[in-house]
Amino acid sequence: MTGTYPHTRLRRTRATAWSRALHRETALTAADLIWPLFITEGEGVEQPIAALPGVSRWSVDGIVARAREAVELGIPVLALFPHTQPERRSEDGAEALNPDNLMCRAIRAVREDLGDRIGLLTDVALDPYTSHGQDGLIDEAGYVLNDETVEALVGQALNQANAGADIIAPSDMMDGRIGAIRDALEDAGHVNVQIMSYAAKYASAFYGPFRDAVGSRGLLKGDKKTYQMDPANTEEALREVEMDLAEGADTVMVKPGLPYLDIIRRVKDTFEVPVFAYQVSGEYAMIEHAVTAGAADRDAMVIETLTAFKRAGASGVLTYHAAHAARLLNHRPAS
Ligand SMILES: NCC(=O)CCC(=O)O
Ligand SMILES: [Mg+2]
Repeated sequence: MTGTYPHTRLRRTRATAWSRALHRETALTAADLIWPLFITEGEGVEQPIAALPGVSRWSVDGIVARAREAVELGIPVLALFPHTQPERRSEDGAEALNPDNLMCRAIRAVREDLGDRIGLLTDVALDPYTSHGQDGLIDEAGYVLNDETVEALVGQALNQANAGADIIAPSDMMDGRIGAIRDALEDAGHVNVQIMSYAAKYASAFYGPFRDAVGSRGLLKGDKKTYQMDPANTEEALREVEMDLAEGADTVMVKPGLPYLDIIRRVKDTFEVPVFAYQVSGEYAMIEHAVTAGAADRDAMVIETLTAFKRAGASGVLTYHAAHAARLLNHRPAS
């Protein structure tokens, strides 16, 4: 026992805003946030995404405008996801390797405008490019082939790095892809291009709105359980992280976010490396729908959930609320 009542009253330090500020263990700032953006074709285009109220797809010029906004807000990194036109999707997702695909054009445009004032994290997985919506190449039975997919992912990662990506973020969950991508980046001279591995990505029911955002919901048959992890597992998450670190991942991600805070904490305590959380589309949608229903206060929920990730050990959070949260954090009164 460190104290007994009444000499010790834990409410003493909670009595005023200044005292709560002084004793707060966890800090959340705009620099902890990664802002995901969806790219679409055209010029001057903003397409609201019905499944993600408040989130839009932007044409490349709009992505550049959002990037400027991020710099002003103090958000250090954007995560880019393309909405590939249906006619550019194929069985093998070859558009992922096209040096003029949406992703590469957006990277080059932001880089040209802002230089290295903002980081660009790019998703590596084939699902925005395949006609079947799976993250990899499939056989006749629809099984996602591991080694063949890794080869394609290496090409995709190099394509993004050549366009100017700063952080390659493989979200596909194939075995061995981190080592293969790291080797290829080294060989190509991209020695300072980082890898943030989606090391522990669960086969989750919380990804639905994202699939609408990138246009793969109607295409995907079946599920992703042969490569993404079983939500019941935690030991396996540690093995996934351990292997990716051994293969050269600079940082790791746990995904989804809030239902997996225990995994973030275990990974952080076990490996003592930077761990990032992905507050996914279904989590964002739950907050927004609760607000619309009058059941919750958006600002309070956003700050509380993001703070919880930091408390659990995350170095930062990828969240669709990034810009809103940054605005709140930059103008926050004491509480
Ligand atoms: N690679 C990104 C996803 O798989 C889904 C993210 C989300 O649901 O927000
Ligand atoms: Mg793995």
